[in-house]
Amino acid sequence: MTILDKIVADKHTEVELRKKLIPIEQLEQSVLFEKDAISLVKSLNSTHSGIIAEHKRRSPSKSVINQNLNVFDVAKGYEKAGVCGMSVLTDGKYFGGSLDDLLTARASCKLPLLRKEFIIDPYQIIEAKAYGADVILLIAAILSKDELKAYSELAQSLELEVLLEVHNEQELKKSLLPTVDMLGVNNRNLKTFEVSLDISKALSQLIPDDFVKVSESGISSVSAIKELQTFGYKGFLIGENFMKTDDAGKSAKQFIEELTQ
Ligand SMILES: O=C(O)c1ccccc1NCC(=O)[C@H](O)[C@H](O)COP(=O)(O)O
Repeated sequence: MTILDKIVADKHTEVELRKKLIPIEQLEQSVLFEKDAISLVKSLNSTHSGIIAEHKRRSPSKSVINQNLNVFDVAKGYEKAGVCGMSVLTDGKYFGGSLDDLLTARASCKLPLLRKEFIIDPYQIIEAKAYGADVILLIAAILSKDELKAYSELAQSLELEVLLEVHNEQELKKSLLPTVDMLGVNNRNLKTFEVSLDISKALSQLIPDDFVKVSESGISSVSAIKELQTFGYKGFLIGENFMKTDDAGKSAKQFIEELTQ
């Protein structure tokens, strides 16, 4: 059993419990259902940094990254730094995140917010909306083509943008759907944790121009971004590189200054 299999198995148990605790009808009462959507696609298309900065306390590959930062301050810092959007990990067991983190980030900034989660049930998409997300992540490695289609359609009906994550050509083939806004290439193999930016470079030519291209994971230098830009990438999802410092916002600011000078 890979780590991804374990995460997905645990997620099924967790979601069944959540459904009993907070029924969908109750989620739909959230005032955040009325909030205007903030578009990550527009932000990536109109600004230079392209950075989607992540709040990530720990991970299966790195164990503890940073447990000391406060998500309210991190979100404010990222906004001040000029990032295009913020990714908030909401998985508790493997990443130390929560839906409360998403809510806190929402209260702290006006950035487009991505709910970074292992979505395996439509319930979690409604949850994302209720807790203030603007974008959801769908992972091709854990969903069938029919699920990708149905989940991205549901997201669109809720005015949530969809970032669909792939890691190889086979996953990409089933992901080219009209209801998908952004295609993310994860440089990390979620089964082995091996990281290589060559994955983004190799898959870039297979992604049609109608999708905003996002490169995810293992990015830690401005030179890597400049190279990925030549392959058509507009978005760059960065977690550990900022979160491992004492001040994630300051670290993002210095990074963006170097990128845009
Ligand atoms: O980060 C992990 O170890 C991981 C393991 C298994 C499934 C997902 C995982 N990470 C989720 C992500 O996609 C990253 O948090 C994100 O792309 C940022 O990556 P990084 O900049 O390398 O922290």
